[in-house]
Amino acid sequence: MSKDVTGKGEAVVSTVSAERPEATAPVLSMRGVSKHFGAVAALTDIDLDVHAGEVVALVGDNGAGKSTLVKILAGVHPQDTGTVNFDGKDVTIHTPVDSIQLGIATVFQDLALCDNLSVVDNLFLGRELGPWRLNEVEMEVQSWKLLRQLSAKIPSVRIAVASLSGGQRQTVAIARSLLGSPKLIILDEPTAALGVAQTAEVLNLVERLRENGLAVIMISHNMQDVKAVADRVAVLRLGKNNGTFRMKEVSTDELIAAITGATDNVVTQRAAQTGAAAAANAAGTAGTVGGADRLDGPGGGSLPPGQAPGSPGQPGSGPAPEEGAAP
Ligand SMILES: Nc1ncnc2c1ncn2[C@@H]1O[C@H](COP(=O)(O)OP(=O)(O)OP(=O)(O)O)[C@@H](O)[C@H]1O
Repeated sequence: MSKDVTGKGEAVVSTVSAERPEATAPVLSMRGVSKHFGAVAALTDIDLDVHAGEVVALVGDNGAGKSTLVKILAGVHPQDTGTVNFDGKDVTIHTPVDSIQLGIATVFQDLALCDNLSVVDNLFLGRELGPWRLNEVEMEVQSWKLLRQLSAKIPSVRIAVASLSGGQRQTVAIARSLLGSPKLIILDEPTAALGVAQTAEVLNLVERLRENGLAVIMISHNMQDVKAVADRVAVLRLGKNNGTFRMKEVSTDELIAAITGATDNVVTQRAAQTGAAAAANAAGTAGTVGGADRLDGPGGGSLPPGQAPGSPGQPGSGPAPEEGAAP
């Protein structure tokens, strides 16, 4: 059993199975979706399912097609071919308004907040309450209700958004999108450029969205964040599906291999170098390699912790583990 956030900031009981959301019909089901920009095939034949009460991480190298996929769902770009089924119906999303009316909320990286306005003004911007004049009291009450449901740590709903931390700003943007009572929320790199504590705050918030019975798509380049909150991870590579994995059943190395398209990639190469250096140290000789870069290994390295390589995949020998896909 789980709660649902309504447009009025109220909690209602829903019947989503938190243990196994995949047992229910997907909220979103994309089949064979393709998109070209001139000669560039941004997406080719993409399938994606997302269920209520499930967090699906969408990962892939730069240019893999993640933003294009999200923009199709957000009504920014029309797909060329393929079908989108939402909440049991085949739908065509022509515009951002179509997307919002269907129940899809997208929080883009820029957050689209007005820095000079207060939290409550940002939350209700464009949908202010009160038929004749603003019902400030009711808007404030509903803002607190909503933020409390998300366990958000916002000091006051009357302070300007400019004075909030990055994590708090992300929280306000997500809370605002919930006022439309969406069924699916898409978060575009919600932890990018956040510090450790703020990242933890936002990841807690993502878990709260899942508890509230929402379907969540989270784009991320950070494997630690993905491992921390995702139930499944869908990998895109060069605009194509390159595996869907249950988080519990996939290692970071397998994910990196699916993202880069090679088991012999820059991450594994550095891990091997680090191992050689450690062995040399153990043998009493001075190693020349500075630190470990294994994403799931000990020590630090030149990549930020848990960060997937942002560069295009290395040419490699092994096949991507598409067969291991477990939708
Ligand atoms: N409006 C556009 N016009 C032309 N080409 C585009 C457009 N948008 C995206 N592309 C191309 O489509 C491909 C997929 O881009 P997309 O931005 O979806 O990738 P991404 O996975 O989101 O990358 P990143 O992680 O860098 O944001 C790229 O080759 C990109 O250059």
